[in-house]
Amino acid sequence: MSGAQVSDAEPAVPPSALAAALRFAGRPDHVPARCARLVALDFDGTLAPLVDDPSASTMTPAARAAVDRLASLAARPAPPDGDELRLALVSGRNLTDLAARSGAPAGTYLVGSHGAETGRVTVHGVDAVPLRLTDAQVDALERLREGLQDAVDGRRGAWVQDKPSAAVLHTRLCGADDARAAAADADAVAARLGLHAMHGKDVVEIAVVATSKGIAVERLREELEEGDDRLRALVLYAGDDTTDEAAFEVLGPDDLGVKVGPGSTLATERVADADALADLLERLADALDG
Ligand SMILES: O=P(O)(O)OC[C@H]1O[C@H](O[C@H]2O[C@H](CO)[C@@H](O)[C@H](O)[C@H]2O)[C@H](O)[C@@H](O)[C@@H]1O
Repeated sequence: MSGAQVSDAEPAVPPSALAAALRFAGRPDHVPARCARLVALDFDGTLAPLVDDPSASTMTPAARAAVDRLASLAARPAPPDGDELRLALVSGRNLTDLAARSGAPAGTYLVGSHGAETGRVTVHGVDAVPLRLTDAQVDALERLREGLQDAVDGRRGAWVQDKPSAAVLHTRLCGADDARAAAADADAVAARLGLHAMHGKDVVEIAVVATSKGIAVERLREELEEGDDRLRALVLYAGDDTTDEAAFEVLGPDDLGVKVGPGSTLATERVADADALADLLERLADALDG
């Protein structure tokens, strides 16, 4: 194989995405105050390619290296007048599952269950904010699980994933007709219980806690800016799924949204896959490290 062929196989970062990442690493002229940067990344489909079995998901080696590098930059103490960097993983997975599957380095902020669970990885494990459900939410969760179980009965390949504040219908392994019918039944269960159904890639997720990745990203931004009126937090968010659109929606002109893979999006930039995103994150890390 020739050198040219090897280089053709390397993931390409589109020039506009690279320019946007370098802009994000620099301080905008109209921000005279201190800047902080939050790099918030979705997990499945963004850092870890989609697979049939969610318990087998793993980041690509390039994504793993980029996350570890950003985490080590974030761990460095910011100089008194320098810019802080924070790394977060923002996922639909529940927090424990996200921590285990991602193996996120110490210091990483974790958002699980689309925002219903939060925590931070420490050297001793995950320091999590306890999730507390009301009696009504516990009751709704029970009825939700029963309803989704009925929706998968007799539908080959369909299954239900339980989470602390939600239940998820998975249809990746179903035929098209069964997938459509099970998703319609899941929507009906949500409507009956007065809950919101989120449609992702071969999943319908129904939560008893009202939340979204947009709310989660805004919360992370506020926490970063908290207690310092002169500090502006800029956000880079990358995601692949329809549920990531809620996060892209809360981004402003100085932030950066990166859609991973195909599909319509509010993000201003796009890369092809997890390895192309990793490439972009490495270039961002180079600029922040410079
Ligand atoms: O927000 P994310 O980190 O993207 O998590 C969203 C959902 O991810 C998982 O499902 C997706 O990935 C699975 C493994 O690749 C795949 O089998 C499934 O079809 C995808 O939708 C996870 O199982 C869900 O609970 C998350 O909500």
